[in-house]
Amino acid sequence: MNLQHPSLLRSAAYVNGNWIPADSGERFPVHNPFSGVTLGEVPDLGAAETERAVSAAQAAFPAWSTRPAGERSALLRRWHDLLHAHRDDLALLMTSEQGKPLSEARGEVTYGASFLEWFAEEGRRAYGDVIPSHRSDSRILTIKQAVGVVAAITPWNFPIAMITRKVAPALAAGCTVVVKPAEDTPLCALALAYLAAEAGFPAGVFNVVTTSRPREVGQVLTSDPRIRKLSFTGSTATGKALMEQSAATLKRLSLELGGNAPFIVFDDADIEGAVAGAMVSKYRNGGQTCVCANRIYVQSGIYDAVVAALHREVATLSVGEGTAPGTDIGPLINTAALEKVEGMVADAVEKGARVVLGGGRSDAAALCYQPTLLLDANATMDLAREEIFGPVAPVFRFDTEAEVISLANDTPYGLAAYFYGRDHARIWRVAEALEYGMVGINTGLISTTVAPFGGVKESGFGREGSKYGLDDYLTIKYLCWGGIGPGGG
Ligand SMILES: NC(=O)c1ccc[n+]([C@@H]2O[C@H](COP(=O)([O-])OP(=O)(O)OC[C@H]3O[C@@H](n4cnc5c(N)ncnc54)[C@H](O)[C@@H]3O)[C@@H](O)[C@H]2O)c1
Ligand SMILES: O=C[C@H](O)CS(=O)(=O)O
Repeated sequence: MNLQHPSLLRSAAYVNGNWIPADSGERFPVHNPFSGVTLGEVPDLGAAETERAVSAAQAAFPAWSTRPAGERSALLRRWHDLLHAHRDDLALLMTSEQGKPLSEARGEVTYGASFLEWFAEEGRRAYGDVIPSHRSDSRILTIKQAVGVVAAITPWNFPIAMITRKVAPALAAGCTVVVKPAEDTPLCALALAYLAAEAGFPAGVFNVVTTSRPREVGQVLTSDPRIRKLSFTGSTATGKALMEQSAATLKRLSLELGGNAPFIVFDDADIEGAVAGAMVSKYRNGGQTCVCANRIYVQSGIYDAVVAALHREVATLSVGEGTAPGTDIGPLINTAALEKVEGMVADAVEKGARVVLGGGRSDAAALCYQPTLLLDANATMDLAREEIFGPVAPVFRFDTEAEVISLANDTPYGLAAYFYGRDHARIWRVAEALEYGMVGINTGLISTTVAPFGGVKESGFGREGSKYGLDDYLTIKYLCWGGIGPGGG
């Protein structure tokens, strides 16, 4: 990996402002999912090191939480600037360890940095209240204070943005943080730590614990009473387990979990726009995003035209290494992910789906899957109930608005949904009827730092980004100030 600044490629974990090995000396490799090449090794930390990271965050908390918000803001802004200054290197690191096309990786660095900038500003506006008192001799106020030490556990699919989307509001609020990144993508997390140190964050404020044993480290992060909040992004199954583990110490939780996004195209939709929206929603990051179109519902009246247009677009997608010019679809993250996608396509075909494009492994590399278009999909198929998390677009035909709302909501998940149509009355009806945390209307791309990102039902709770994101890291303290008698002589 030819970095302009090789110091961004770290081989140690970051705890209390120090680059540390595992106590055992153990390390685990990080692989390029396209080539299989080993990019480097990072320490395989366990419970003892994690407890020390929590201790460091706890020790740093008093000074950090009482530091003026403007000073915290300045450091976040400096960190933001450093991400931009090193965008090409960070993107190359990301593409190398996660596989996404370089253009998408650059976009993610910018997206991830935007949370640092956004919360540098939001953190200066953690306002309290002065409330008209219920008694003449008392005064009532509220103040907002940092929740405490935060643990963040993050996924591999957006290895920078999923960290900054948590760490930015946490630090802005005055919290200190211990991050456990995914074992597939620790290098981006460690590069973030390197730039945080460069920005001047004090020791212990931001810590990164790398491990190949997430259960062991997670057990500490969910049971240590010094940790007052857990912010998790990942699968719903893991989120449920972490929620159970956190109950004993009653931690505050933010859970950004799995999705199963319906993408609905009504008869009056702009077909070209709808197909463009479906393509960006479905195939971004090779279909490995939590808000990907997972079920594409097309109304009968324009079914043939939409399918023909989708076919034309999917056929143009190029599979290859993320660093290669023109690559649209990179590798899946690992063998388990590839086999899951294969199994879901096989299940769909067995239950009546028709493969009109793709439908198998790509010969580009061992972990690559062909951009796939399936027709005649139906609700009995696994892909109608679970995230595909791969470059596979199943198309379902529907006739009425009531039918498609029922189908779209028939899932335990509720993260993102999308629909295309032009009838204003129907837009309101459908937007309100869809049981999702986020709804894209005539767009397939909704993720931005200025809007509240999060789900309902088994996609989790809490909101990241927007004016709401800071509240997840604050507590509201009520002050009742009595004994204020009438004025003196
Ligand atoms: N809602 C969102 O914002 C969002 C964003 C990205 C990804 N996701 C979801 O994440 C999933 C894909 O990511 P993934 O495969 O990394 O998910 P995952 O749940 O397997 O892993 C996510 C993180 O949790 C850790 N982890 C796994 N099991 C653990 C345990 N028992 N204890 C402690 N930590 C544990 C992993 O090491 C990783 O760091 C998909 O379901 C996707 O929808 C959701
Ligand atoms: O996987 C879903 C993440 O939240 C990525 S994004 O916010 O949709 O870009």
